[in-house]
Amino acid sequence: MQPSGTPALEANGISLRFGGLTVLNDVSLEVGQRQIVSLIGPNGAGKSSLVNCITGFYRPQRGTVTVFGEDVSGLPPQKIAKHRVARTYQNIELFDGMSVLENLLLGRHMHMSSGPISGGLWWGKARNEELREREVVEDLVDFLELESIRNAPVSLLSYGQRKRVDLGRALAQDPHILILDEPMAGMNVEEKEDMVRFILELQETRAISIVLIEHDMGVVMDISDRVAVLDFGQFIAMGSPDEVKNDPAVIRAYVGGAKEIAS
Ligand SMILES: Nc1ncnc2c1ncn2[C@@H]1O[C@H](COP(=O)(O)OP(=O)(O)OP(=O)(O)O)[C@@H](O)[C@H]1O
Repeated sequence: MQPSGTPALEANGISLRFGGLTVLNDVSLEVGQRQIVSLIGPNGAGKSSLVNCITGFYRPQRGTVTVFGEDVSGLPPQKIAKHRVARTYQNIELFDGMSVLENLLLGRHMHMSSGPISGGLWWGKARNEELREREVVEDLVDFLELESIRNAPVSLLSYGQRKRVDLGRALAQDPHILILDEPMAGMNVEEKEDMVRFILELQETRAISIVLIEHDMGVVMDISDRVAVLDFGQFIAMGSPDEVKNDPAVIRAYVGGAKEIAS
């Protein structure tokens, strides 16, 4: 049960250094329930690092992270995932030799109390659990329209298809908060349109709160409730897509990086 009114996710005062390099400097981010909050900024601004701090992959020197009001600061990634926070990765993290279905089942296994080994035994509690997990995964196959490639080895799929399976792997964890690190990178227009449709459906029908790192400004400005702009490890703007698009500091950061903000 998600406590109403509490933000889905709060990062407060996060500072991260690697040796002499300050990657994040006193960064705070709030994601309301069922919001899509996009994290944008030039290459190297610190977007993935912030996500790594939120999900426990990096340990910031300062700052706290709460998930639906619960302090998860300093917990390792598996423990944060148990708070129903799932993510996709910039470099897709799938098991290449396995089929789409097997990859989704593996993503699901972290929820099985009997664990993957006993889950493989076809009797008793483990068997019932396995059957239930398969139903959840079948639902994901339908939702993400993976039917025609369900048994295909992931290694044979196109890049766009692999991105979609990676989203499925994250969704198999039944998240309340989903963090998407460049889910549309390398996709063609049609694949991007599908991905946008899935993201909006996740927000609307599955009540998932979403953090989106994405370089396609057209998509970001179209689907975000709020946009947060990082530059050199600090937020330089935060607000509605319209507010951010017209912010002089944002325009400067992007023009400086030889990029344009789509209207
Ligand atoms: N593990 C690490 N060790 C040392 N430096 C790191 C590490 N992770 C990130 N950095 C540095 O932190 C800075 C921010 O990197 P980060 O990947 O977070 O940026 P980004 O905004 O996600 O960039 P991009 O859009 O290119 O993915 C970079 O200078 C990067 O080299």
